[in-house]
Amino acid sequence: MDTYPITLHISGKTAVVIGGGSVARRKIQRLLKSGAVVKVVSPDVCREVYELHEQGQLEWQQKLFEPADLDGAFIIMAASGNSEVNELVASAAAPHQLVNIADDPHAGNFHVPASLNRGKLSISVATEGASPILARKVRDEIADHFGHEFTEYMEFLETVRKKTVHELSLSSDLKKYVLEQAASNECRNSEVARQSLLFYLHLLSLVESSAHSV
Ligand SMILES: C[C@@]1(CC(=O)O)C2=NC(=C\c3[nH]c(c(CCC(=O)O)c3CC(=O)O)Cc3[nH]c(c(CC(=O)O)c3CCC(=O)O)/C=C3\N/C(=C\2)[C@@H](CCC(=O)O)[C@]3(C)CC(=O)O)/[C@H]1CCC(=O)O
Ligand SMILES: NC(=O)c1ccc[n+]([C@@H]2O[C@H](COP(=O)([O-])OP(=O)(O)OC[C@H]3O[C@@H](n4cnc5c(N)ncnc54)[C@H](O)[C@@H]3O)[C@@H](O)[C@H]2O)c1
Repeated sequence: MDTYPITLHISGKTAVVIGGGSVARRKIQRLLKSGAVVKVVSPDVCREVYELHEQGQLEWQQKLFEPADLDGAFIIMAASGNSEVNELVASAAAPHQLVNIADDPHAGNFHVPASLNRGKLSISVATEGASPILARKVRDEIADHFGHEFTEYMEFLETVRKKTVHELSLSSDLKKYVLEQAASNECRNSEVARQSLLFYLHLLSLVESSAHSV
């Protein structure tokens, strides 16, 4: 059966990570970048995780895992390096909790793709555990085509969408035209084309406000 890809909003949600080695570190860094409230349960942690704890960026419970550690967790990641402990985590999680088991893609209810962000553009590559290395390689190949200039371009796209969909009352044809123009190669590659489209939107808003004032 196919998996179902989603993008989670986890800012402010509690994430419990079991283990403090290099795999846990990678998961923790990404969870923090997404604004999660991270709790680490592990008798020892690597230097980077210890530093995050010292900086107050996460809570570290220096102990072995117990099922009660999962209370209140929205998302759970088991990277204990011990398959029995990871299995215990998988079975202790409630059905509504998101649980990832680092040594078995099918034991939890999700696995983590190789990903990259360019501002609001997010690209994820997954292989269902068939080859995490291939996932990373494909992600890196895609990254070559989507450089850091996309970060700014995504801001432009968001501005255009906000004005077109939420601020102006355009016909659906005109809406579609503007949104397609914004996503065209021309706007992708040329600042002049972007400024022209924004100016066009500005003119449309002037026309709308003068129509309202009549
Ligand atoms: C994409 C990435 C995201 C991330 O972890 O953030 C990720 N693995 C990455 C790297 C990586 N993983 C491994 C190596 C060492 C080389 C090797 O052995 O192959 C490296 C390379 C490295 O570490 O540099 C080995 C490995 N991985 C898993 C097992 C267990 C098993 O399959 O049984 C073993 C064997 C362990 C062993 O035997 O030692 C399992 C999983 N790894 C997954 C994701 C999930 C499936 C993703 C998918 O296929 O879609 C899944 C199922 C669970 C999960 O969700 O974590 C991340 C890219 C990093 C990046 O972004 O640069
Ligand atoms: N998903 C991936 O990307 C990926 C990549 C490589 C390896 N792995 C798998 O991930 C696991 C972790 O790898 P690692 O290199 O970080 O291992 P590691 O041995 O460096 O770290 C394991 C951590 O878990 C802690 N721990 C051990 N028993 C515990 C318990 N009962 N309760 C709480 N914490 C406990 C240890 O103190 C340590 O901090 C391994 O099972 C490995 O097969 C996954």
